Amino acid sequence: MNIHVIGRIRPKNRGEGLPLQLEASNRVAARPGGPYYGFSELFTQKSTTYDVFKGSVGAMVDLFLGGFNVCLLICGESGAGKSYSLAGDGQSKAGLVPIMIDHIFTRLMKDSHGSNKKMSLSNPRLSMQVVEIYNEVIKDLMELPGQRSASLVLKEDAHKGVYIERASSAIIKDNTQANREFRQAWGRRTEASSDYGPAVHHSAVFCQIEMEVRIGSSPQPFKSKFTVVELPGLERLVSDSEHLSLQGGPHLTKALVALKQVVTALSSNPYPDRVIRYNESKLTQLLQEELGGNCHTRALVCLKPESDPDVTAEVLKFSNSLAQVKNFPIVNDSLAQALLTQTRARNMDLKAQAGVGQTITTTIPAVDDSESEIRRLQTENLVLIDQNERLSLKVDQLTNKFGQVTSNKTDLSQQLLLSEEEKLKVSQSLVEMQIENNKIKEEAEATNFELTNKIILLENQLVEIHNERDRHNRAAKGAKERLNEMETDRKDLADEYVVLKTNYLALTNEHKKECHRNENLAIELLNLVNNKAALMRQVMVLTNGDPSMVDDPNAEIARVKALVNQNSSGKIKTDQILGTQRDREMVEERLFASQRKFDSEITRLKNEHGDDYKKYESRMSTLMKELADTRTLARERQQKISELNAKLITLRGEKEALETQTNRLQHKVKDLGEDFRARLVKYVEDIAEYVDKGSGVPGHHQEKRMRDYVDSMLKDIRRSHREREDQLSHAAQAYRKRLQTTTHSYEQVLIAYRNLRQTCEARGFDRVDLGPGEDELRLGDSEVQSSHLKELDRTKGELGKVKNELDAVKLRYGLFGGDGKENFADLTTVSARSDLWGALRKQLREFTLNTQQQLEQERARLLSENQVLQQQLKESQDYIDCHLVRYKQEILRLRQLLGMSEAEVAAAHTRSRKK
Ligand SMILES: Nc1ncnc2c1ncn2[C@@H]1O[C@H](COP(=O)(O)OP(=O)(O)OP(=O)(O)O)[C@@H](O)[C@H]1O
Repeated sequence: MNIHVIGRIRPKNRGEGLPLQLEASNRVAARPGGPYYGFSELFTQKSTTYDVFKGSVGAMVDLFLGGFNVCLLICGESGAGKSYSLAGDGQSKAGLVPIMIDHIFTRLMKDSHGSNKKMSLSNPRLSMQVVEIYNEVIKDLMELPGQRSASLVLKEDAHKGVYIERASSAIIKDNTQANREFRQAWGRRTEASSDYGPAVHHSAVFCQIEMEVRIGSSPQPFKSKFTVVELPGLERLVSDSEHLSLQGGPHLTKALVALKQVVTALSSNPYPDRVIRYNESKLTQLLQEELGGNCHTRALVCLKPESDPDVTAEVLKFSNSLAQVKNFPIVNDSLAQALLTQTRARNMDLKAQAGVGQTITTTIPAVDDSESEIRRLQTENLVLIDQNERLSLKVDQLTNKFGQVTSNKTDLSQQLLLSEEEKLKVSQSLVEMQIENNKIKEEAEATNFELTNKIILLENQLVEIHNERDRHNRAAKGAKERLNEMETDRKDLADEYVVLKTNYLALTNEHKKECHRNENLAIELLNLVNNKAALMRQVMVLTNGDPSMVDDPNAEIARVKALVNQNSSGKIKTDQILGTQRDREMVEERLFASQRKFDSEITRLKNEHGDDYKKYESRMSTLMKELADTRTLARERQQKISELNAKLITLRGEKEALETQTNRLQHKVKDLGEDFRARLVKYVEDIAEYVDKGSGVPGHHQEKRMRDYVDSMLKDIRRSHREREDQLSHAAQAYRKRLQTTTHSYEQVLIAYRNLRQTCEARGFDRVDLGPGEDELRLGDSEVQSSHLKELDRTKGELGKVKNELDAVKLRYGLFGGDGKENFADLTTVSARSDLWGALRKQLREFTLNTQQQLEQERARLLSENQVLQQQLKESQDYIDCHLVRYKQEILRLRQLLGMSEAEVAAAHTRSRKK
């Protein structure tokens, strides 16, 4: 690994010389046009020491704590700021060493308490050593001046390598102590001046912090060193080596010259098998590990912003050489330390065998001037030369071996270094990852906790949902069963509904018919009761409102109205038909008012027109005569009616006689049938007897005669039977026709009788006996009548009764007069009332007539249908009888063909007849 070279340009002072030539990519030249030399990093005037530490030196602290040897070489010409960068400027501006010390202890504190146990630093042990090398004299800056008389010497040890014997080493426990120690040591630098300038320009300060620490769980401690060296001013490098060695004596510039040689040798040979002569000066001997050895070295080259270009060029050249020096740093764990110790031990042994190494000792052997000694020495020298040659051979062999070991070691160290760097990076990233991991773990645990709670909550909800679902399932099952039952019920109900609907439709039709009929009858009834009420009111008027004579017409109307409303469900507007009580009262009021008005008018007229009285009287007599004629006519008509009644009665008698005759004929037919059957049986028995007994003349001829006889006999019977049936049939038909004709005549007579009665009534023959009522003459029907029809009949009956009462009242009050002449004073009143009664009667008659005609027509239609049906029945009967006979004959023929004897045939025939 090459040495990293960092450049730092201090702020400018006045009148220093030519300015530095800067270029991009951290390239600097002493003169315009170059040559340019590059730095891995370049800090300009504005950069502070802390910037330098942070940007470049800080990483070295990590390597040091990781077990690497690290070294910071601070070089440059005098006055370029080396001391400033290393130690700072008094109290205000800290140098790199104090900053570094603070960071080391901060990191130690942090890592010892860190969570990453694998990389934790435990039991750190630090010590610090500060020495100055001036004029090849090592001065211990940790000691107070005057304490030590002799200068320090360098020693080499297999464990320590090259070290300063008896140099003070302060154990440092914290950064405060370390900084204090460092400041005190720094203050003990040699400040003397000589002809060649201040001592600080030629001296080198060597500050080293050693550390033993356990990293992670390693059993042996790691050992590492942090070395900061301020090199002498490089401005002397402008002179060549010989000229330099002449300046200020042999030792003043020895360190600088040796340093340049070592750096030049190292930069020209990067291979691990190189052999470099470090023992030319104490500084280079001390820097064996730092330059080309086991150390992670960086160089901070301090530059003046303006300086002598030659000096600057030499400084840049030196820094460029440094940048080409290759080191082989390894982690100084116990194994590496052991390996190094072993290598050093062998090396020392070889050196001892080769007789080299005297330069390390501080003492120089004394030379005697005696000649004997010279000869002895020459002899020894020859021996030594011989030994030297042999040893040289051995050294060559060992050198080769050492080269191999070194190369192996270098490779191993390089790999170890790389792996350690990677390990550190990995550890660092691991730490960061661990931190992140911890954060993630915490978040995950928090999330996990929340999720667990949520899961528990959801599980509880799930259990509740399951329970709910089971409950719903059970409810659904129950509902399903209920639904099935309801479906069955529904089907049953649907069937029942269909049946009921059918029945309902049939009943609705019936009901409609009945309602229609009911409505008609109700209307008739209302009309009748209206008429009846009017009649009753007239009766009341005539009886002067005697309640014993007649009932209250309004109550009657109300009763019938209630009945009609009850039976017609309010469909019939009774008020429209009957009129309200008020209407009736108004009509009555109007009528009777006009009647009274007429009466008064008549009286007035009578008074006024007394002369016209006679004329009216004559007219009256004429009218009375006409009345007598009319009555005569009525009598004649009544006689006619009587005749018709007699005829009707006669017809009835005829009808009854015909019925009796029919019954008689039927009995006769029955008797004849019995007779015929008896005769037939007798014939058959005779035949059978004849056949069984035989005639004494056996033979085929006799049998044939017998058969002919029987056939002829049967034919006769059948013929006579048929003739008789025809006779009976014709007689029945004739009877029916006659009956029909009679019925028609009866109906016509009945209708004519009714018309005649009504005509008589219309003409006012009230006092004439019109004979028996129509109902008395009507044939009684026993069919079931509805309540309305019954009510209609009852109303008719009551109407008749009222009529009779009215007649009775009229008779009582002499309206008809005993001799048929009414009182003249009451004539006008009577005629007016009779007109009123006539109108009422006419209405009643028309209604009755219409209804009667309808009923008569219905009756006639039914009778004609009945007749047609009877005719069809008879024809069917004839047809059946005809075919029955034919079938019987056929049966007999078939039995004969089957060979049954006549007796068997007759017996079978008899059996079948009996059945
Ligand atoms: N970065 C800087 N910022 C401000 N001042 C600086 C900076 N570097 C150096 N100086 C100043 O420049 C002067 C010389 O610096 P310094 O003494 O550190 O140089 P040097 O290289 O150590 O010289 P010498 O070898 O003589 O010690 C000092 O006064 C110092 O304060």
